[in-house]
Amino acid sequence: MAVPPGRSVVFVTGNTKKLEEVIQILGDKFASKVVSKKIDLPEYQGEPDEISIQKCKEAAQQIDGPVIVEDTCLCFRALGGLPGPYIKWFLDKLQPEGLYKLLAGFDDKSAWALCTFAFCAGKDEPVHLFRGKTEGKIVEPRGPPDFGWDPCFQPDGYDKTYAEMPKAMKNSISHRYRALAAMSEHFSQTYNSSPENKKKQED
Ligand SMILES: O=P(O)(O)OP(=O)(O)OP(=O)(O)OC[C@H]1O[C@@H](n2cnc3c(O)ncnc32)[C@H](O)[C@@H]1O
Ligand SMILES: [Mg+2]
Repeated sequence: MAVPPGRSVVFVTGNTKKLEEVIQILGDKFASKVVSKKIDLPEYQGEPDEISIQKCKEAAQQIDGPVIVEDTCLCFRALGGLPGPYIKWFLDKLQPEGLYKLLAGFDDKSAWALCTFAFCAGKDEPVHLFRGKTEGKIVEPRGPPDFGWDPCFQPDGYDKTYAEMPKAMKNSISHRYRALAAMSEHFSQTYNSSPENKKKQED
């Protein structure tokens, strides 16, 4: 991933599994450009974009430098997009089995996973958002309960839940993969097209 030159960027998350996936998806590019810091940021309320902006600003305050944060929503169409950003608490109390049962009274089991990465260059700088979405449906849990709601989310076009898939398969279609692709694309365009970098590439 091409990231801003200068100070290394700090990826702030309290979630080890998220961090593992980001490293798997970005590989060496991550290790060389980004460091991570385990801080439990507040769980803000509101629309996903607004939550990511607030989360990123708080992280930039705490780190006092360039930061990346990520927020993940799981949205049930029959419930108007809820639990959405509140999925963490629903998952905590209900487990994947209870999430599945939430939709018992609805024919529409469709859902989407939304991942938003937010980047901010410093505490008084604007926040940039990069989103990735994967459509699927909520099913009776299948597969190892290693990461969050993975056992009850089956992406469209697959007969396996995220939990049943090999990691490499999840990481090639996931909400997180798509958001990271959008962020990498932005940074490579912004920083690789500067006259200084163009010159470097030509040399
Ligand atoms: O510190 P942060 O980065 O906020 O980490 P978090 O665990 O609080 O994460 P979120 O606020 O984004 O809440 C998302 C919830 O969804 C879970 N989750 C996130 N990504 C997931 C994925 O790809 N598969 C399954 N569960 C996931 C995660 O464990 C949380 O319970
Ligand atoms: Mg959180």
